[in-house]
Amino acid sequence: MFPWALLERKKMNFARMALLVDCLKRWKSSQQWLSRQRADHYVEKAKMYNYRCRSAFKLLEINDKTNILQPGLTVIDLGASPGSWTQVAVQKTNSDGADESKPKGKVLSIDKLQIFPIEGATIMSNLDFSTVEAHTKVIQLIGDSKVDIVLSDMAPSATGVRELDKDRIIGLCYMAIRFAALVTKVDGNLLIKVWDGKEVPILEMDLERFYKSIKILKPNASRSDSSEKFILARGFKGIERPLKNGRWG
Ligand SMILES: C[S@@+](CC[C@H](N)C(=O)[O-])C[C@H]1O[C@@H](n2cnc3c(N)ncnc32)[C@H](O)[C@@H]1O
Repeated sequence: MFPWALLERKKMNFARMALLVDCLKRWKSSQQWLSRQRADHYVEKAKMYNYRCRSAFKLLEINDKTNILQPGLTVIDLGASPGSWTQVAVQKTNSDGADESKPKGKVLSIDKLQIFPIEGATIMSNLDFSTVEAHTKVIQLIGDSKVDIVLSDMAPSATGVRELDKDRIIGLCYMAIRFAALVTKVDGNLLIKVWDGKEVPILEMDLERFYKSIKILKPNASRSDSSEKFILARGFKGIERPLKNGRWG
């Protein structure tokens, strides 16, 4: 087989060997990913229902239990690429297109990667949400009106160093929380993705200062071997002191 044939070469130096080992690891994990995808019925279901990826079913399941997406609501979707949460948000905030008399919702989607257009959503592609530029652009777009719900499925690209990756997703969570505090209506909601770890209870405690109720959710569509969980914070209390540059105090 191709990688082992390369191993036979006698004059391979250490750097080449390291490169080869790295390639092998990547090849093995891509094979595992492919076979997992093939065995995953949510992947098939996503194709069947024309969703861009299986993540759609996580949001659909959360929404079935909590009813957070309703016709007429304004939604911000952070980390939206390829766009399946946006597709669900557009459907649900426009009553699945079934009832024309119901108010139309607004969905604004952001990702540092490309998001191909989705009818009914305002798309902001190639925009890194950790930059001031991104926050300014979104705030300009929503104007004086506030939003009903902020969704964040943002996740950093995994480095393979578990603790580092967890720290990075927690960083993204706090960024989403700070931003949500700026743009959410009183009584609005926030749904964020986390990777389970010792920081999660602290995150929950911080959220309790700003929201009336906090719930941890693990939808069936979220792989059982993944540490991914979602925190739903409901009933934004508002902030008495205005934020300065997105920071408290
Ligand atoms: C799990 S995917 C989101 C899937 C999406 N919810 C869907 O249903 O199609 C996580 C996304 O977070 C995005 N992301 C991570 N860090 C980001 C950042 N700083 N700014 C914007 N997007 C970011 C990644 O580019 C990636 O597309």
